[in-house]
Amino acid sequence: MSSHGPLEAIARARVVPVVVVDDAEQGVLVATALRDGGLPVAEVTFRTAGARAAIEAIAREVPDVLVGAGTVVNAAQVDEAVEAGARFLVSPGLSAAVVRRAQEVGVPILPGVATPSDVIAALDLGLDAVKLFPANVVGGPAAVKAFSAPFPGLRFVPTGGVSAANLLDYLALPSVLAAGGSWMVDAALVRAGDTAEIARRTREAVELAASVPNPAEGA
Ligand SMILES: O=C(O)C(=O)C[C@H](O)[C@H](O)COP(=O)(O)O
Repeated sequence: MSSHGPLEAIARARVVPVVVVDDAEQGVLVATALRDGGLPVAEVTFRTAGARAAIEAIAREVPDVLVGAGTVVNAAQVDEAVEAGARFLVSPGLSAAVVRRAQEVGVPILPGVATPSDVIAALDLGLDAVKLFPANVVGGPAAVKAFSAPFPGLRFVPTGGVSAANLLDYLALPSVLAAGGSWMVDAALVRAGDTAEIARRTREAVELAASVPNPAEGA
């Protein structure tokens, strides 16, 4: 059960900031701003050469932030991310090899689904939560509703095109565990080191999320 801890923390947080950073220093800066904004979660995407170092640095220097790895697309990256200290994994798509490796090492994974067939494959792998990606392209909140009908009990983390403007449309849906996105950690803000604006957008997201009931908090 302990491997489910991170997903429960994500369910409580309701928002998964998708972070693209070039190095450890940027990672620590962003993770600190997210925490200061009230959202102690960071999905660091494995898209940059510095991602691994950033995850290591966040795990070491900002330990109250739940750090995970995003854009994990092969089994070797599962190992690399977990060795670096990632406590959850996210992928844009569904690879059985990636999911199985994550299950072997006992770290929760949110693979991306975009079709009902992907969902069936995810259920076959024993998953009860998936990322819906790219959420805005596959139909937005209406797609989450449509996907939920044949798959009751499955929880979704819609990601792709989520922003402060549509966050609540997703979070209001009972099957939505959390929503993911990069809007509060926009690349230009990261490059500029604008931690005040990152924290401001983070607080705004946290306040929005708090305005709708959270199924993870019961009642
Ligand atoms: O590759 C992955 O594993 C990803 O996580 C993709 C990201 O979730 C999206 O790129 C975030 O989408 P935006 O919030 O629209 O920027």
